[in-house]
Amino acid sequence: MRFLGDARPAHDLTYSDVFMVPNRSSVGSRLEVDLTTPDAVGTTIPIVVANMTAISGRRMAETVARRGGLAVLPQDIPTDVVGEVVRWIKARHPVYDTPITLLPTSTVGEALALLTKRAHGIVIVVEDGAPIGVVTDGACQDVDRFTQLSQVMAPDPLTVPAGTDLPKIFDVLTEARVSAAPVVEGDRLVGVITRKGALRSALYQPAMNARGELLTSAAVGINGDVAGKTAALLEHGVDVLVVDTAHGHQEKAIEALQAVRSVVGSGRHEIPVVAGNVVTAAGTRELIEAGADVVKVGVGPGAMCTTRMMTGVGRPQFSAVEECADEARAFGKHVWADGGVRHPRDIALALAAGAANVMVGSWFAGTYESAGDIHDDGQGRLYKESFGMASARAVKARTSTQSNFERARAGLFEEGISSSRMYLDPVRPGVEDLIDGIVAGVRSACTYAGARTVDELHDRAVLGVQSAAGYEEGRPQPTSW
Ligand SMILES: NC(=O)C1=CN([C@@H]2O[C@H](COP(=O)(O)OP(=O)(O)OC[C@H]3O[C@@H](n4cnc5c(N)ncnc54)[C@H](OP(=O)(O)O)[C@@H]3O)[C@@H](O)[C@H]2O)C=CC1
Ligand SMILES: Nc1nc2c(ncn2[C@@H]2O[C@H](COP(=O)(O)O)[C@@H](O)[C@H]2O)c(=O)[nH]1
Ligand SMILES: [K+]
Repeated sequence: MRFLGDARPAHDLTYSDVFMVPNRSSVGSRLEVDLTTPDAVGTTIPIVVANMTAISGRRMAETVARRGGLAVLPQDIPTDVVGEVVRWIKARHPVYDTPITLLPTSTVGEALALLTKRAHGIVIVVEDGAPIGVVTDGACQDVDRFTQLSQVMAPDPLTVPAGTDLPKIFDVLTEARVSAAPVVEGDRLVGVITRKGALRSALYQPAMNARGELLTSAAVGINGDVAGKTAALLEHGVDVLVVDTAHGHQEKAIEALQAVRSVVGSGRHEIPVVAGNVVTAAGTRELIEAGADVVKVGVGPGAMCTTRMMTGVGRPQFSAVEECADEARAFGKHVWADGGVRHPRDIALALAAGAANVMVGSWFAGTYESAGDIHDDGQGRLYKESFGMASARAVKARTSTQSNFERARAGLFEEGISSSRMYLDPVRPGVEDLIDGIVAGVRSACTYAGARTVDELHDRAVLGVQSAAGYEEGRPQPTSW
């Protein structure tokens, strides 16, 4: 990338400070763009869900991997539970969504509690493994919550045989005027597919490992038995390891990374090791020398993060990514841009700065698939509670084996928000809706830049620096002035 007129500003920049100008382009369609990430972790779109307890769990991981991204399971989840979740994700179908199933004798109350766990909007009523009915939210309104599903289900639902061609599924569902249908092998239920799901599966490639399983990742902290935890995660089949701490450029973090590398194997890069967080070339270099395949960049940009206000430490994210990516690429390695992403443009700009992948946390908190429970704000708006991983709330959970005194003391060093409301967008309530917007934006940015790949976007991008008024001009105007 270069700056317009080669006028590199003297001060550091973040995403809102910069814009990209169009280049002469030979890329005739946004569908010609391949967003497979150059970091070789196996992602086919540049989206990694941040390892945050309120956000990244099994449903998020399954859904995002099916569309080509990756979710990192947080370090606070007990290792045996991570193992169980990883096995569950790997047993998911790479095309069909996991159905919500209940019995004919289950209640409307149970169905309503489960419907918001997933975006596809139906509960499938099963008997002996076969779908015998479908229940929607509409069918559950104005009936007693104890009503049995056999009373409200639409019986003998339209089913789709597994393996049916995706455009055919789209047409069949459209003609039947249903948005989702059970997928069957013989009469056995194997999944659920929506019209949008059929479209998406034709557009996205799932992120998978060499065994054809959906890709998984888990974080390791820098305290405790790092080598033992790493060995256990590998045993459980985790595909990508993330060494996670606030200050990655500290000796303890480097030692932890070395321990992880020695367990994984010095020449073994098919299990990528990601480590962070840093914001300087020196930090990037030391983590690469200690065994990182990918360095995670970002101190303080996160939406739940109070580090910059507490300490004055951090660095505007665009410049941090640019400097660290330059350094990593000099070693044939890559960086992930971590935190502060609020619009598709931020992801396009992170890639232009040289990131191979972009981590998203809080933006995905307000979706059906995030790990938190859903709440109604009393005015009909749905939200989820999110919190930072260095908040007193997260620290309390992470230190549960320590004494009350130690836990209380650790809580005094919080650098994150313990409670925030992340509203679901009624028009885009599922994480796949957000991914659609991101991928559309980034593919389009590539065609403006004349790039067919993520690396070409970085090579060809020409950036300028804008005023706050320049940024404001770019925002849409939903009502009149
Ligand atoms: N990207 C970012 O800007 C940030 C991200 N986070 C996220 O929060 C989670 C918790 O991270 P973390 O706080 O590292 O917790 P951890 O408890 O996992 O580990 C931090 C270790 O490093 C030591 N340490 C030394 N200096 C610092 C420092 N300035 N900040 C934090 N720890 C320090 C701590 O010791 P002691 O406690 O005795 O000082 C502790 O042993 C992670 O998921 C991390 O990614 C947290 C802050 C910033
Ligand atoms: N300083 C803190 N940083 C945090 C905390 N929890 C998470 N994080 C970082 O934010 C990103 C995600 O950023 P977002 O803007 O997409 O939400 C995450 O990967 C961490 O690096 C925290 O409590 N304090
Ligand atoms: K922040």
